[in-house]
Amino acid sequence: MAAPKEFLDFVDTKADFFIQRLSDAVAIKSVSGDPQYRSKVIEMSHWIKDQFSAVGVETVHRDLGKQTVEGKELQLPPAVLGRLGNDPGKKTVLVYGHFDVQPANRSDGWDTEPFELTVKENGQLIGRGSSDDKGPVLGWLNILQYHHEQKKELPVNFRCCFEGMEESGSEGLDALVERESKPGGWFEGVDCVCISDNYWLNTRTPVITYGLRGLTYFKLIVEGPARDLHSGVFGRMVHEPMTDLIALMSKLVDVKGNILIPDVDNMVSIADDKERELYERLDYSIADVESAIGSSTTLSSDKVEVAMGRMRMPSLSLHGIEGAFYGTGAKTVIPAKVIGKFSIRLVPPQTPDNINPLVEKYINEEFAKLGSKNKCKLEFEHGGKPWVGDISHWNYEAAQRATRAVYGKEPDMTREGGSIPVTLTFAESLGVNVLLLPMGRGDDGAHSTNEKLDRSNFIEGTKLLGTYLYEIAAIAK
Ligand SMILES: C[C@H](N)C(=O)N[C@@H](Cc1c[nH]cn1)C(=O)O
Ligand SMILES: [Zn+2]
Ligand SMILES: [Zn+2]
Repeated sequence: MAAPKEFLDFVDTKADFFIQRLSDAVAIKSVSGDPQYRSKVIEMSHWIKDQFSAVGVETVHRDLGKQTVEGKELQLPPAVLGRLGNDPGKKTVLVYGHFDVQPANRSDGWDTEPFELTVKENGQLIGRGSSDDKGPVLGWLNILQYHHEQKKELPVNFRCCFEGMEESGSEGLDALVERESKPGGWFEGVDCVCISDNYWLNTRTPVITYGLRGLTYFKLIVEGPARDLHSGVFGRMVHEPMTDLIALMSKLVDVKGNILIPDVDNMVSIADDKERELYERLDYSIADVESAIGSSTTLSSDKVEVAMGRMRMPSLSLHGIEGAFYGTGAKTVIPAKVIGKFSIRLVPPQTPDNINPLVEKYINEEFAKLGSKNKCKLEFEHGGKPWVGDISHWNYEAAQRATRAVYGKEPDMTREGGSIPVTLTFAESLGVNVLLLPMGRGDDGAHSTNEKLDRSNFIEGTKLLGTYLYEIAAIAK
């Protein structure tokens, strides 16, 4: 069953209204990783709840409890659950998304204010969260608005789960999903799950995603002196925390991307020719990567190696050092305490449970080799398991049909390099098929400066998600 023409026309007609609503969403600084913005994430959860209620969805807030940050208790933003329709003759589709965003400051290198949606003449909608993940969440809202205003029945029973902590480890969400998946819970009767929270490989070809990497995120704390020191007075007299930390961090990964922690890389099987062929067939080139990153610095010139690096291999990235001098000028300080941040993206069979002990053992051994009198501590920050879905399911068939109908193209089937920790929990707790149907392009710059969503991806992406619901209904008949 194709989506009705009136729905597709409605989306085109309302495009400017939808963009204004995205602008309102972007303006709420819902940065989950920074305690000073917690009230904004909570405000965003109210905004989302109100918006979905206004288009006829029964919504509730679910309290996720508190988290402890640097010894202080902090309220977690409530999850927003919604439902519309309970027709036993229809499939029940659960959609998940998140309304929190990564941090963003103009001084990071943004050309415009990150929390003011800038609409460029070339159609780019620039602002933090435009692509990850406020745009896609609002895509679902746009679809519901059509059905509500035009008094049309949805082709499926709709359930939604939106959270405000995805960018910070989805605290509290696994337990909620497990509870709500039980008989009598909000997700009872769900037949499949759809998540729109990742990206195409390039700027041309839509994708359907059947895998996500997991994640394990660490803080490596090295401290010594009771206070910051003058390097002219104490240099070459004391063990310097930053020197120790740099020595340790330099032993985690080499410049070719190989993970140096024993047994981490070799836990993963080597791809055979048949599997390499899958990556060969993708509409993906080194030029696509270069244009997305704005440089010619890929680890290999072999497209298959580069694609597998993102999709089926683990990676270790060094993110930053808290406590280090980083400002302008030339401060001659010896920082007393520094915290290195790094994470590992995981692929099956890796999980935080089997990887974290390897990391801990290695760090302890390497620190002992330094012979430093400083103190060193490794803290696990947050993590999630990898996930791979079953592409032979009707859920994928519906998404493929919808992609052909809206974009006139065969989608690429991809595994995503990023992580959405709750995905595996949905798959396991509900025992249903899960897929990812992204809206944004590979050059959207999620987590980066000048994040954008193209107007055409927002509008055609709304049509895609709506058409997908109609295709599910058609398959179910
Ligand atoms: C793929 C998704 N849009 C995303 O960006 N997920 C984040 C999740 C995360 C975990 N820690 C911090 N953020 C990601 O993959 O980094
Ligand atoms: Zn993200
Ligand atoms: Zn996201």
